[in-house]
Amino acid sequence: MSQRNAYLVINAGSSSLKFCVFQGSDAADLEVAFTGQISGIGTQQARFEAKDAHRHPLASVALSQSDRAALLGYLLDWIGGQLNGSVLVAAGHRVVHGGTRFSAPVRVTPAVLDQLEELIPLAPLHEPHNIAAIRALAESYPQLPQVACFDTAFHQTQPWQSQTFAIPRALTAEGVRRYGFHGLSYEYIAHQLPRVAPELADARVLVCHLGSGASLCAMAAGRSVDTTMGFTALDGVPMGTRPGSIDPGVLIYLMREKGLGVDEIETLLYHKSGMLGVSGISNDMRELEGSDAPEAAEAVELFCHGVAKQGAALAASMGGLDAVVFTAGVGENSAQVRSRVAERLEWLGVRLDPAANRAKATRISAADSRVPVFVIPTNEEQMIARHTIACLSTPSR
Ligand SMILES: Nc1ncnc2c1ncn2[C@@H]1O[C@H](COP(=O)(O)OP(=O)(O)O)[C@@H](O)[C@H]1O
Ligand SMILES: CC(=O)OP(=O)(O)O
Ligand SMILES: [Mg+2]
Repeated sequence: MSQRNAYLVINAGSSSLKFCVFQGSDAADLEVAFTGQISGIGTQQARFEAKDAHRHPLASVALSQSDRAALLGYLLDWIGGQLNGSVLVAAGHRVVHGGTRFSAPVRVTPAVLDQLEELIPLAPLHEPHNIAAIRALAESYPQLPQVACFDTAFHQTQPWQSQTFAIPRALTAEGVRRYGFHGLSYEYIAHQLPRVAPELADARVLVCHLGSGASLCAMAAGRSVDTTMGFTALDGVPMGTRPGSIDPGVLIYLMREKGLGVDEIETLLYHKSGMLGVSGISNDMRELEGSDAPEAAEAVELFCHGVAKQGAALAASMGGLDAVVFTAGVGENSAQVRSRVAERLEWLGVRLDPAANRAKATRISAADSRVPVFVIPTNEEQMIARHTIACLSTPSR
């Protein structure tokens, strides 16, 4: 009997650690073996949940550890115990920032890890956790090949106008430019959309990745033309705890007039703003939608306003709009957000079918909508698994 190879994918976020184990012999026959996440990291309510390939629960436990290293250790031990005779042959990681150096997936070496460490200031909410997961795995499995897959890579195809800030050229040359994120998610959508709607393979598509972190991508013929996030994952639309675009003058004001230091500004922008800051209640869209507080309603309103406004700007970047795709936690699950964004884009030819939208159909636009609208669940983990196998089978990488 031939040995079953297993590939571990880790998507380490700011407050969660998602993972998926795939089995198969190559990218074409990969199957999910089991999947899960630790959520609530950094709170007293960390929780571990895992499901098998049929989405039957394998584990659901509250964890007493709150320390990230301990949680990672727990996760790796649990995964090791579930492999059932299949052999872990590689691991792939989502790494949020690739900077100017990494424009494609790369096999992790000690030198690569050092270069990733240098990118921490550009993604303080994500990069340290991505690196910690790679290091922890290297300790448990010293011989295991690991591949870093970058959220920034998909946006390499953008024209220079989309990548450049209007600042002195010398700074741009140093790498102070727009990179864009959620690229693994957009790449997955670029693969899926032509399966759902083959006639849209060359279309100008606005993809709305609306999760805890949220961004939009202008995608023409499956390639990124523009996106709302920039140098860091702070720019663009309002998010769970991040403000999205903010007049930089506000930051000068806060530093000069209110005496805020760099660390306080960083905490304000990454952890205290967005839906949480506006509502004062939560960063979680489910909680905001379930709340009667006017502040919660205002937070959702600001979110939908920001998505529609910046979505329209991205239509200009593409020279028109042929389709819209909603994806990620909010985009896949909130009919209210989809409908409120679509209403504001009606002048661009977008009209939803309310029943299809409520039912979370794949195609949610009205029959007479000039612009078709889709809900396509994203799958960053599958993209990472495919990249990992491809990267390891390419000798030069
Ligand atoms: N049924 C739902 N209705 C509204 N929002 C939802 C629903 N399910 C999940 N979400 C929201 O999705 C967001 C998390 O999205 P996700 O893509 O998992 O984010 P991330 O990967 O950045 O942690 C949360 O704000 C959560 O409230
Ligand atoms: C880049 C980014 O914001 O990622 P996430 O949505 O996982 O926070
Ligand atoms: Mg995410």
